[in-house]
Amino acid sequence: MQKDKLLKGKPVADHIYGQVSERLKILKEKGILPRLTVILVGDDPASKVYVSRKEKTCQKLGMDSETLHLPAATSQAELLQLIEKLNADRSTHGILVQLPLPSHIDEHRVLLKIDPDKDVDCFHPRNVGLLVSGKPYVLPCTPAGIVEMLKYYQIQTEGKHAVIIGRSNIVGKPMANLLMQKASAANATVTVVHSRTKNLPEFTRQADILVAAMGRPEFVKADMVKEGAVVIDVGINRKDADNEKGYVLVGDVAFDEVLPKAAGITPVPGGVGPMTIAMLMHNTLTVAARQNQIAID
Ligand SMILES: NC(=O)C1=CN([C@@H]2O[C@H](COP(=O)(O)OP(=O)(O)OC[C@H]3O[C@@H](n4cnc5c(N)ncnc54)[C@H](OP(=O)(O)O)[C@@H]3O)[C@@H](O)[C@H]2O)C=CC1
Ligand SMILES: Nc1nc(=O)c2c([nH]1)NC[C@@H]1CN(c3ccc(C(=O)N[C@@H](CCC(=O)O)C(=O)O)cc3)C=[N+]21
Repeated sequence: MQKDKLLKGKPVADHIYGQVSERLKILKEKGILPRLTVILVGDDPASKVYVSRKEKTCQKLGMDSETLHLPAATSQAELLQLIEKLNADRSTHGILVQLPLPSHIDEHRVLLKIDPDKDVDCFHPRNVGLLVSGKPYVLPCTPAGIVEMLKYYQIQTEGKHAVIIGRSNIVGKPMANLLMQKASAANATVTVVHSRTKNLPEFTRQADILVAAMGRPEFVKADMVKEGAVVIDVGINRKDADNEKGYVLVGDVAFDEVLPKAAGITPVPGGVGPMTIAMLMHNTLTVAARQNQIAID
């Protein structure tokens, strides 16, 4: 019984990859090989794992990918110059600069530099603006992946109270936007809480859908969750462990104690993470098609 509560990412990601393959076929027939260029600055071990997953997935699907691994000491000017070069290169359709960047680089300046037509993350202010206006160019990967999971598992959002813990540009804010929108037909009532929220559990206990995106290992305990809530755990935290890797991954939710109360819960790993990658592939095809005036949807 408890197993049915598990909202796994893989079947949903596979469903998306089915669509991705169809769309890729159309592009290839027109002579377009979609290409994603990922820029990684420095040696953050978690970032390396994500970047290699993106590259492997492109290869598996038959898309072109390139990872540019730059030393941590790369200057902001060098990075901006590289982005300018990629913007002008017609053979690369999607550009992703892996975050976080080293502290000497101004993230906002870098994201502004990426050609918004090649912005597969939906991080460029033009695309954030379009999203907020209800006319998105592409959807932000992690929040869009979560919406796909809710649809796949037939979890109603309309009129439901969604509470999001976290207000980052990468997860919390765009998640709030998607869930409140008419355009995506989510139509939820949304509350966003963060580190300055007073009496946070009073809010989280009202959630029909609780999205935890704070980066605090196992922060959300059973007494912060309403009986029958759907819990989406975005957090990915490394916890020291006595295994070959030296760590295990845990989410922002205390999974074992929240599971009995929840109507559904995403695991970590194997929940939201795989969806982020799937939506990134989807977005890469979207931008490649648009840049070549080809209809694939
Ligand atoms: N599965 C996936 O595909 C992805 C997973 N992640 C993971 O999701 C988590 C969040 O990522 P991201 O949004 O980038 O993180 P950020 O650190 O950018 O943002 C965290 C947010 O959580 C809030 N917060 C932190 N501590 C608390 C607290 N004790 N109580 C209430 N709010 C708190 C912060 O508040 P304030 O604004 O006040 O500082 C902030 O808004 C991380 O674990 C990350 O690894 C991220 C992206 C994709
Ligand atoms: N420009 C940019 N775009 C991003 O989309 C972006 C980023 N920067 N910086 C970091 C976050 C984080 N993120 C994840 C992607 C995949 C998994 C993923 O595949 N997770 C696996 C486990 C991975 C592992 O073993 O470590 C899982 O949850 O099952 C996780 C997290 C994308 N991000």
